[in-house]
Amino acid sequence: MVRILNTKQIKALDAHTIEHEPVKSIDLMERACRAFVNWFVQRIDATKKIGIVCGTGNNGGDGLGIARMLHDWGYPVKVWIVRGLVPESADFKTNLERIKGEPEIADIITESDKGLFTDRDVLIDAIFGSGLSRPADGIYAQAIRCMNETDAMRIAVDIPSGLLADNPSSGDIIKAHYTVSFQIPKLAFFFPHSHPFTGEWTTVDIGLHKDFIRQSETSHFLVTAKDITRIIRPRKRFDHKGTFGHALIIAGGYGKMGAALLASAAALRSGPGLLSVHVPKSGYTILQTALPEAMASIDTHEHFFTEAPSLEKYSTIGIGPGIGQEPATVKALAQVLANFKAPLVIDADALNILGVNPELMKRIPENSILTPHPKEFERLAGKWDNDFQRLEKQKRLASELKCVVVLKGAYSSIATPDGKVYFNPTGNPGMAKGGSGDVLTGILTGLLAQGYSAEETALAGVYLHGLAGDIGSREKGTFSLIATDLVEFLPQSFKTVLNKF
Ligand SMILES: NC(=O)C1=CN([C@@H]2O[C@H](COP(=O)(O)OP(=O)(O)OC[C@H]3O[C@@H](n4cnc5c(N)ncnc54)[C@H](O)[C@@H]3O)[C@@H](O)[C@H]2O)[C@@H](O)CC1
Ligand SMILES: Nc1ncnc2c1ncn2[C@@H]1O[C@H](COP(=O)(O)OP(=O)(O)O)[C@@H](O)[C@H]1O
Ligand SMILES: [K+]
Repeated sequence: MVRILNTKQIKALDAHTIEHEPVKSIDLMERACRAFVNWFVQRIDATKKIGIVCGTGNNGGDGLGIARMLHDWGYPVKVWIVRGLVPESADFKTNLERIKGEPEIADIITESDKGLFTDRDVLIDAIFGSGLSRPADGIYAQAIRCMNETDAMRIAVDIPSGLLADNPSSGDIIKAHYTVSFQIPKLAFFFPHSHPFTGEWTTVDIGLHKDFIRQSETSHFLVTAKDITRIIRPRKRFDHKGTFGHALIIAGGYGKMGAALLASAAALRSGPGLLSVHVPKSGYTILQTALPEAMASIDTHEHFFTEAPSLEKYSTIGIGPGIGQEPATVKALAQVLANFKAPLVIDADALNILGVNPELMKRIPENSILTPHPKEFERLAGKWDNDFQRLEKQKRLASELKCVVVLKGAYSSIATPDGKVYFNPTGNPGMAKGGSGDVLTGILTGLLAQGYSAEETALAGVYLHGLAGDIGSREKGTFSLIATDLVEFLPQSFKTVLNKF
């Protein structure tokens, strides 16, 4: 689990490392510069003309150190220093002295200094780092705009200048193609509206104290492969189908029987002992033909879900994909929520029904998993002004319902009833297609049936689903990947995670 710390904590972490390693502040900066340069030289050809735009705080100090190192590597480097009101930090001064005439340095001192960087192939942004406390304005905003106007590849040091790590941002912000961040990912990196500024981001290790990181209080985490390997239990010699639970999927409707098939196929590939699928009458032949391993439970209605079967024998239920929102379906969902006391997985139309029938929300069993995409989430929780507010709403919903709320998208976030949020790293835009969510519902239902907790199920299920998408898109490409492929690559996804140790 990677702990996502706020800027105050990162500052304290820097200070702790300086005091207890001990290491001089300037030497820690040198380490940060070296880590950046190490990333850089592996990707950028030494013939490219590099421009480094520095502020006068420590982020600018990094920029100067990076300039010296890239010059030593043989890159043609030019440095600009944005001279606004920020006082020169001690380490900035030291790194300025260390440059000794080469590479060439120019000061940007007035807002009329425009069109400065046009001959550069690559621009490194070291104006502001995690010290930014308000929107960039004046000469800083001007320098940011100037950088954004060029055709150069832009690479941000630690965080794009102008982007706040822990709060919504406004004003001019560097539009980086890449962000190389020091050790700790910033919360803003996980949000859709930050992406045009961070571009592709990565973290580089600069040896900040691991114990201090471990002890820092946070409710935000980034999931790693190791976490999932720890969750998934290998099956034992004498295990039998009774060990792994009986899952029920309630899904599908006339014209949307595919949703039931996708969810059910994914559930079957996720390991429950038994799977039953409740579909309208018109789905009977389709289901029995497509998925011989699944048992059919048939609704009395030809075309949609109107009546839950007897539920006692099921360990869990996954409900929602393709069920529609007919009044009889609303009643049938209410009946399921009234009669089933164990955690279930609620998705798609079941969420939409809850959105317009909020009184049903109170009936959701504790530790259930809700899997809205942003539109479904808006129907449940209302509109938001920015991504940070959306996250707060997600946390609140999880805590009020005492459920796990999975908000789907890039870096799907998983909010738990006790206030934690896990961001998932797997998945790709190839999965932005109808049916991908149905597959996730199936995986989660299959895992929950086997006795994994709601939190374990959500962490593992979301990770494995995204990983299946990543493995699948390597073979099929992001344009051609379809939801069926996610099911096809699910076995490889499980195998990858199980073979980690
Ligand atoms: N020992 C350390 O603290 C390390 C720091 N490092 C670098 O230091 C950066 C943080 O440096 P600083 O704390 O000096 O801060 P920055 O260099 O990000 O910003 C400089 C100063 O600008 C001022 N400021 C904030 N917002 C402003 C605005 N909108 N307009 C004008 N001025 C504004 C603040 O007083 C801030 O301290 C990190 O992002 C990282 O790049 C790295 O060298 C690693 C080690
Ligand atoms: N750009 C992306 N990066 C990572 N995962 C994505 C991306 N786009 C979509 N996904 C994943 O694909 C799934 C889409 O689900 P959903 O929107 O419910 O689709 P549907 O309802 O059509 O099945 C989610 O799990 C989501 O996280
Ligand atoms: K920066």
